[in-house]
Amino acid sequence: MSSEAYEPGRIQGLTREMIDALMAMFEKASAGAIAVDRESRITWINDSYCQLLGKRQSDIIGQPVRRIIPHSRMPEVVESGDPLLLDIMEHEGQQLVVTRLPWYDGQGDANGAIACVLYDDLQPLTPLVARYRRLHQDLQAARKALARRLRSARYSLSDFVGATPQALEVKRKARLAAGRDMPVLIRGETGTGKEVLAQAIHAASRRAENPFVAVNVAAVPETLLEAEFFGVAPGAFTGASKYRDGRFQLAHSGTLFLDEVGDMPLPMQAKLLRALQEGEVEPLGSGQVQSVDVRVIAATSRDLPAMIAAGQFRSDLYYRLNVLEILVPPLRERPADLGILCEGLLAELAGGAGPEAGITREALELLGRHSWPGNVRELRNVLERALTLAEDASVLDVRALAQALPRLGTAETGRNPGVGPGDAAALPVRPLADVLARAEADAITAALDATGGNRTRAARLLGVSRSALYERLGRMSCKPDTCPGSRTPD
Ligand SMILES: Nc1ncnc2c1ncn2[C@@H]1O[C@H](COP(=O)(O)OP(=O)(O)OP(=O)(O)O)[C@@H](O)[C@H]1O
Repeated sequence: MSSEAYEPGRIQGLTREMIDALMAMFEKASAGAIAVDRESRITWINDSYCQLLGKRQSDIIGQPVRRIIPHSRMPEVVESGDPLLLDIMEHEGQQLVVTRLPWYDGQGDANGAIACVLYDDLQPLTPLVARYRRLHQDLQAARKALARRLRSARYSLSDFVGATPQALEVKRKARLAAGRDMPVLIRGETGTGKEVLAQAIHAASRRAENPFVAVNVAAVPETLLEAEFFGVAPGAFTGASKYRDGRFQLAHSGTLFLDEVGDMPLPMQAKLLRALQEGEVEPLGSGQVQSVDVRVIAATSRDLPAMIAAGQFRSDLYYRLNVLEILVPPLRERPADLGILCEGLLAELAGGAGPEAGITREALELLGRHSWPGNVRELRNVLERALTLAEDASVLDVRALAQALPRLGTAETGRNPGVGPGDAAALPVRPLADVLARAEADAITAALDATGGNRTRAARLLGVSRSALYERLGRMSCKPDTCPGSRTPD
């Protein structure tokens, strides 16, 4: 048989007898053979492959191939029209050596594909496979370790600091939520510790050993939300060459934390509701559903009932998410927690390296006069900044904190030294990148102050998208010099 006979459009070079002989050979010599149509549904499978899969032929015929063989790459072959001559495929812990060929119609279009398992026992390929297996095991172990690190909860309930009645009520509700496998909605302004609580609930729940996966809805561009949540099948869109799990699949058997759920566009809300109701998700472009067992904890800084009234949030989704509600009060409503919070945050900032700094009573009073639009996150940033400015002094005093507090929030103290226009001549020369980063941080701080910490409105005021604002906040939170709520005196 000449090699041209395989080229698309030259199918006429193959006779019916040749095809019959080829299939008979597959049937006899391989450990399994299978054929799919152009929709990648199984049209034929031989007995040995059925035995290998442990299924009956009647349960297999007509099914999408990935439903029966999850790692099959036959859909890729049908899609691309290119053969995959030799590959090792994982199936239920077994490694199979497979070959996959496209099947063309008379016009040269891929009409389906055939595949056969050349070896279901890798013995003949021992030296090569031993090396592959070792590398594969190392890779799996490294992936698992990384996934465990990325998907485990960092916080427990003791990390939510507060001793006021309001804080204790929050903890009581979180403990209640941990004991029941129900959806939870955490409401509160930005930086009040909603994610700390979500992680703590997961860590104290029966799912603690399983993944905790967080997704910030506001930070994902609208067009990517569905792929981010439900995953992507190869070929779903340009550039999607491999199967990718969504957050639902990654959180399987664990907890999915939906941060800023109020920022979810309406069409996506409908899809999320369906996933929660059915316990099933459909990766983009796959045409197949997958069962998922996920406990959802959602959080928002927005007024969802008002959004429902304005037609911006689905009431059915709200009731599904809000089986148990935890309202986290803003820091300004529990100023009595400032002392214990400063203590906890200063210990955390010391990071176990040396003794942690203290804070004077007057400095604490100064903090009590600030409005804290960024709540505990802002407090942490201010303390970190004050420590830097005080050159890691053992006690933070009024002077250190007055310098570290943002100008807008301490207007009533009148103590924070800012740089007025007349001071321009006194400004030291600094690298342009630093100056620009600080200007950006100041603009963001001002916008967050002006909107009481509402990031969506702040982004609008700044004329940037929400995801751009989140990206900048993420960058700034690593740099004390530019974190919102901090300012270096010049
Ligand atoms: N009660 C608290 N005790 C200790 N630390 C807290 C508390 N609340 C918040 N923090 C700290 O503040 C920072 C922000 O917390 P977190 O991310 O949980 O807030 P959030 O409410 O989820 O904010 P956002 O709505 O902006 O996502 C974290 O560094 C966290 O450790």
